[in-house]
Amino acid sequence: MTAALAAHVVVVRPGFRLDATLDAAPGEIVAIMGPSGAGKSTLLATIAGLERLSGGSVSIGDDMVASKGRHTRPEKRGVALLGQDPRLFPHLSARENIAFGPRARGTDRTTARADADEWLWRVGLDGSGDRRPGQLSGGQQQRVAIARALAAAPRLLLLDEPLTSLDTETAGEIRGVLQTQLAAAGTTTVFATHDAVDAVAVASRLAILEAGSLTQTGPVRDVLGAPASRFAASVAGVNRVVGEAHRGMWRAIGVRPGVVLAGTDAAGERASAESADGSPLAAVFRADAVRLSSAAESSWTGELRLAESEAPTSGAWIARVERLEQTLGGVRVHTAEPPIAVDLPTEAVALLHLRPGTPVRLRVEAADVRLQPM
Ligand SMILES: Nc1ncnc2c1ncn2[C@@H]1O[C@H](COP(=O)(O)OP(=O)(O)OP(=O)(O)O)[C@@H](O)[C@H]1O
Repeated sequence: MTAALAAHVVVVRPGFRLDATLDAAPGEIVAIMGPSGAGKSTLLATIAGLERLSGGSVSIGDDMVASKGRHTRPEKRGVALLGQDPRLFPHLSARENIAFGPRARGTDRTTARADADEWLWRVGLDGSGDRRPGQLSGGQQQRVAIARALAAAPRLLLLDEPLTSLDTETAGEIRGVLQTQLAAAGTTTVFATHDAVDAVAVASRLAILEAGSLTQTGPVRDVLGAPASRFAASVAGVNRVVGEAHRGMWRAIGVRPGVVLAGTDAAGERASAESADGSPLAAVFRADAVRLSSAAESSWTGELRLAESEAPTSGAWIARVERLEQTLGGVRVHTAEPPIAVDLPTEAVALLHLRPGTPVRLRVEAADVRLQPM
């Protein structure tokens, strides 16, 4: 079967190079995640035809739409691109906006309008068909934009973080609409998102884009279950610390005097079983598996070290809080050297008086650590 999308996108700009190969089977939903500036928008805009390739090629279905010397105009590609901005036609009603694509393809006016009303119902805007974009809220406009994109029955739908400019509650509601409609429509979709929930809920594959290159691609569960980079680990809500195995003991690399995990316990056995001495191994553990407690200011020596009272196999160390970040369930506490994220309830953060600079004692049980060959 011909892939719905087969792209090798090379875009070169001063100080930035995107070189990514991406494909999608018919009806497949592929999520793309990456840090800010990684090139997600550039990748989607180039597939859509809004940016020109520096190299590579883009095929949509059986049509080569971009390659060296060839550039099919965006409106001729059968692609819909939906970004943060709904970009509705301001002079047309919601119904006319949705009916525009089908009308342009020759659907008769009555059918296109009836279908548009059906779409308005599907996205939760039943009865708002006569309103113009200026009479709708930002979230309602984005619902219309989703309906317009899907009603046009594109060969390929590109979503470029369509929920990021909305407040959390509205984004949550529209995420539900988008998930339901994407699942029902069966449209081949590439979905750039900052939220792993989108990938888990709708995508079959997840591609991680970092600094212009795809660093990991695979089934969503595989990527989140065995993240190959620190960014992928942060998306999965886990810590990933690079280290080495020595006689069944794992040690973080580049951190003095060293975070040591595991002795003769489960993780240690896995370390020695999975790799020879000296092989690099990443220790992966969930942010909510790390225990955090107070450490006296005097225990801070200026370099990360094992807590004095701990045996060197205990997986406990002293660190300093770097920053605090609010999450849906509480607070994520970030420490440095090695960068570790710890998820805590908000009240625990208040009780422990945590703030940037506070020394803390961290501990992770070997049983909560998975050692991944690198
Ligand atoms: N029109 C442009 N001209 C020149 N450079 C650009 C342009 N748009 C983006 N860039 C640069 O290209 C790189 C990739 O940007 P891009 O917007 O594709 O990243 P992104 O992954 O979508 O980021 P974000 O998540 O912040 O939207 C960045 O270094 C950015 O500064």
